[in-house]
Amino acid sequence: MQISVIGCGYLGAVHAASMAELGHDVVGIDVNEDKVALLSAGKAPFHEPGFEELLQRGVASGRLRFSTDFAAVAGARVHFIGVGTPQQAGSYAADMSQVNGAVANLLPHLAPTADGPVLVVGKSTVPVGTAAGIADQVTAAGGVLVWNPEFLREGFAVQDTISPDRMVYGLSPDPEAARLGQEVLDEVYDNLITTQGIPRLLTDYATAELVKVAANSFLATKISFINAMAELCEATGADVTQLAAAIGHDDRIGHKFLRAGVGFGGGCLPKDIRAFMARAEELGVDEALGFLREVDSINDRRRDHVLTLATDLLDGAVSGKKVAVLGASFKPDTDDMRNSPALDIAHRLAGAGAHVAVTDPQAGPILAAQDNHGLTVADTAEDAITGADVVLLLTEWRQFRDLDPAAVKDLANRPAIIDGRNVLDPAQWRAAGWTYHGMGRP
Ligand SMILES: NC(=O)c1ccc[n+]([C@@H]2O[C@H](COP(=O)([O-])OP(=O)(O)OC[C@H]3O[C@@H](n4cnc5c(N)ncnc54)[C@H](O)[C@@H]3O)[C@@H](O)[C@H]2O)c1
Ligand SMILES: O=c1ccn([C@@H]2O[C@H](COP(=O)(O)OP(=O)(O)O[C@H]3O[C@H](CO)[C@@H](O)[C@H](O)[C@H]3O)[C@@H](O)[C@H]2O)c(=O)[nH]1
Repeated sequence: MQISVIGCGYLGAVHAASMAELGHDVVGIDVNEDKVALLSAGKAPFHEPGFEELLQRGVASGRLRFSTDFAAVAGARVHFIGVGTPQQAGSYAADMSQVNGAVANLLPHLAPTADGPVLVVGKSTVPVGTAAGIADQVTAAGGVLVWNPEFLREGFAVQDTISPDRMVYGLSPDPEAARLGQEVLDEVYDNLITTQGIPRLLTDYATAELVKVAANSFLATKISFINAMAELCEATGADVTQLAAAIGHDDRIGHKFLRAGVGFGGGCLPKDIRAFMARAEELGVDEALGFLREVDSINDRRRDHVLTLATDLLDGAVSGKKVAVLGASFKPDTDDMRNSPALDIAHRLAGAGAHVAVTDPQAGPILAAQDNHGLTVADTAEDAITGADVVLLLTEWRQFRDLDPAAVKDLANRPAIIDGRNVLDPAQWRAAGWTYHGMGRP
């Protein structure tokens, strides 16, 4: 099937390459010329395991191409919308300008084809109520809208796109449009449905939009819950890693997403819970999401906590001290630094006058090439640690987890480490002569 994907960022580029892998004929559209040039040359514009191979296979097969020219979408039976919905400056609400722009550009291409109507499929994360508004425009232009939220995780984006846990189809209130929408999208995802048997849930637009933000709110809540427990552990000398392991044995709670640390970041959880709160306020039901304000505050406090710990380890004065920050991306296996706790903490320490050396295997070179607000970017953890008065491990890359405490001890000016992700063995680091501080651990 001929498919277009509008927006070739972390979601859209992976979606486009995955659709080509499934045998479709795909064009990816983006307004960013550099990104389109890289993608067209089979080069991934961001680090995502397995993506570049998939991209190259697609481009080589002739089934995957990219363009900045919207005219290239002509002839496609299905148009996926995967543009960004970042937090608005100065507000919690989502900035919908990319989505509105993409829809406006698609409208001239929605006249029915000989095979039937053209589908617009929304994948971006949007405030509840958005799809209904877009559906009016799409229907007037002769097309059919389905809202099909995306649940991929960065670092696992390829696997999550080709083999998701579930698919959600938010369908039109018009039964015929709903039938056609489902039929055509089933054809696109035939491999996932027929071969893999992935559950597909049929629902209305509002429920589909809410499923996405509800899922991210639940995940954010789990993380802030365990981080709140870390605060209690810090006040009592208890160990949050043991607490998480013990409560996780209850199947109703589970072990996943209970890793206490410096909290959640990235281009999704932080802005999605905020946009959800902003939307609830517009709907007059802000009290229902009052708990998300707390989830957000607990998350912010984790970053403050690390700054306090670091300041204490530096005898109360940060200015002029050397700090090594291990990690700049918001989590390992990605170069994405959007709302990264590691980068935020690094910037705040530099702002307080510390000499901060940051290192990150994938985000490091990107950071070095941009205005990094006074941070030094080191090539390796060893380089960053050299001469440091305190070391902060803030993104749990394998390279940092595997550091040998004995081998790096003499590089530091003072052997003190804050393990912001609880991934090091405290006994091993202390035995090697380090002062070790975990998150919510004695
Ligand atoms: N990144 C993820 O892991 C993930 C997972 C699930 C859902 N989402 C959601 O998917 C959406 C996209 O997220 P992302 O992380 O890929 O964002 P992104 O910023 O990486 O990508 C958005 C892309 O859209 C392009 N763009 C902007 N306006 C355009 C237009 N009018 N026409 C064509 N292209 C345009 C931008 O240049 C950019 O390349 C967001 O709503 C996000 O919440 C993201
Ligand atoms: O126990 C945990 C788990 C995660 N994190 C942090 O939480 C953030 C988000 O992690 P993760 O959810 O793995 O990353 P994303 O790639 O942002 O994926 C989330 O956001 C996407 C965009 O909406 C959704 O599609 C995914 O399902 C959802 O997991 C990161 O900073 C992690 O370090 C913790 O602190 N503790």
